[in-house]
Amino acid sequence: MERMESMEPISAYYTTAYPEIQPDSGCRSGEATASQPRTPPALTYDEELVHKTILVGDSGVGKTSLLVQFDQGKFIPGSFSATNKVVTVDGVNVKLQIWDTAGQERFRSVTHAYYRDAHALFLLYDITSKSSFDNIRAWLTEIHEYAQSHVVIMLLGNKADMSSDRAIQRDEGERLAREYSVPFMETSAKTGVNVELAFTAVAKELKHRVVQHTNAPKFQIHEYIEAQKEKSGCCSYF
Ligand SMILES: Nc1nc2c(ncn2[C@@H]2O[C@H](COP(=O)(O)OP(=O)(O)OP(=O)(O)O)[C@@H](O)[C@H]2O)c(=O)[nH]1
Repeated sequence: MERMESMEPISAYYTTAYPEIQPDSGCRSGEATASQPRTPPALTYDEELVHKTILVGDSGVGKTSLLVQFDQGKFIPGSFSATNKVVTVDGVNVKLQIWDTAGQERFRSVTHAYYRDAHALFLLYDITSKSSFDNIRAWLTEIHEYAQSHVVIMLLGNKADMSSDRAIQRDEGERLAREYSVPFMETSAKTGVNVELAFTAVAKELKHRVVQHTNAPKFQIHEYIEAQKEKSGCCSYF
């Protein structure tokens, strides 16, 4: 398969009806606008929904490797493109259509076109590369300009296995994430640490935005991530 720079628009690949996700609701496209009352959240989750999910970040931060690790459970240096994955959360199947993007500047304008339809974005930097971390603000500015305002964003500090070459401390990543109110974790596409957790947490958030039972407490992605990290003892790897 080819990378996103030469792919057809996402809509050409998927015919499944897909809601435009509104914060805290399960509105379908066209059901609610600023001037119309918002449709109440659905009570059951429609497993046919496909959530467009995109990996972005500077060239070389490990986007392709992360996707391969999640898709195949392996670290395979090389090229990849897009994949469909089903993540089971709370007993329901959440379908993710995950797109890799090219980090090089020359493909940036193509990436912009894909932001608009995205329901979730993984924004990666490389913990051994200060420039990739410094560029996160520029990526976030771009995301806010081109993506839907309610897109789910997760910040990932990748290559966490390379602690001896670390240029960015974990608390710097945490601070930046707090500043932008986005969830954060460090991952390793090489060892697989936190890769599945990152995708599961986003799948859970997407599902909860579609289905919200009136009296149920709102899903807190930050709390979920912290609880799972503790359970897995993830951070001792770093
Ligand atoms: N040690 C280590 N190396 C990694 C990790 N993730 C990626 N790499 C290596 O980093 C290099 C770049 O990885 P890619 O997955 O191609 O990065 P990318 O973000 O897709 O790069 P572009 O396609 O240029 O946008 C490769 O040599 C990978 O093997 C990781 O978690 N740990």
